[in-house]
Amino acid sequence: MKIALVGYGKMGKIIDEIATKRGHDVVARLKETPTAENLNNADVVIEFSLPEVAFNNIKASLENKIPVICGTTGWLEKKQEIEKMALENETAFLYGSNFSLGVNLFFALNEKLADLMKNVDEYSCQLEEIHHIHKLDAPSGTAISLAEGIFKHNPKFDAWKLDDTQGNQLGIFAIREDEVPGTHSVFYRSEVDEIEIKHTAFNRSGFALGAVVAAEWIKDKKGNFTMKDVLGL
Ligand SMILES: NC(=O)C1=CN([C@@H]2O[C@H](COP(=O)(O)OP(=O)(O)OC[C@H]3O[C@@H](n4cnc5c(N)ncnc54)[C@H](OP(=O)(O)O)[C@@H]3O)[C@@H](O)[C@H]2O)C=CC1
Ligand SMILES: O=C(O)C1=N[C@H](C(=O)O)C[C@H](O)C1
Repeated sequence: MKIALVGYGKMGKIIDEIATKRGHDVVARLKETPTAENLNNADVVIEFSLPEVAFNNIKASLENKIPVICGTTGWLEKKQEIEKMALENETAFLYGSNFSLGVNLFFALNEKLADLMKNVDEYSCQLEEIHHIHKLDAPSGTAISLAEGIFKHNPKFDAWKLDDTQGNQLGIFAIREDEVPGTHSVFYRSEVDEIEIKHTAFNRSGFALGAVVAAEWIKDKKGNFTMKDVLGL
């Protein structure tokens, strides 16, 4: 399969290695807006760039009728517009806040625990994410997905708030530390104890492999998808 990498930083470079090992042909490595020319007849775009450029990159790729796997976080207020474009251009779009198999299992575990805790008033809930100091957005896309998983099951919350839990707003504490690839925890605290579930990424390989697996899966599909569709979770 011919893959165009849009964004060629920490993630783009690891995806390049993994895609090549899996027998794919990386036909573009872009640090600029995609065009019909520089996409070089790619079958699929994998987009890991910056929050402020992701929307334009995805739009340009979809307008060229190329399916897009997007891992860039911090631009989601315009996701619905993109989903409409994927349908209008009869191609496909998949956004994942986190492509690793472990985190996608963790999302499912988080929802099960949220359902179990929804009527237990003794416990307060909060989230924590720890990432490297270069990360531009806070909270992380993964922490926002975890919060949304909790909203689905626990009617006490319907919004998130950075660094503080207040009323119906679930607190997400965002910590920036050294070169941490990505650590996410969900806490339920009572006066006498604490329940914690935690996912720790040791490096970026899990994210990159998941993105390539998603690209393999989406190649001839049309519509809007998530990693749940890819992994059958
Ligand atoms: N969903 C997931 O599983 C994961 C998501 N992420 C997210 O992916 C994104 C990228 O992360 P990461 O690779 O670590 O970030 P980096 O900062 O390392 O890479 C971003 C790249 O985008 C390039 N860039 C700048 N402008 C454009 C443009 N207009 N079009 C295309 N590319 C451009 C930058 O170029 P230059 O070097 O010249 O600045 C750089 O190479 C972030 O939003 C991060 O949160 C990260 C890991 C996992
Ligand atoms: O910026 C990162 O590095 C990461 N970003 C994603 C996020 O915002 O959740 C995924 C992963 O945690 C690494």
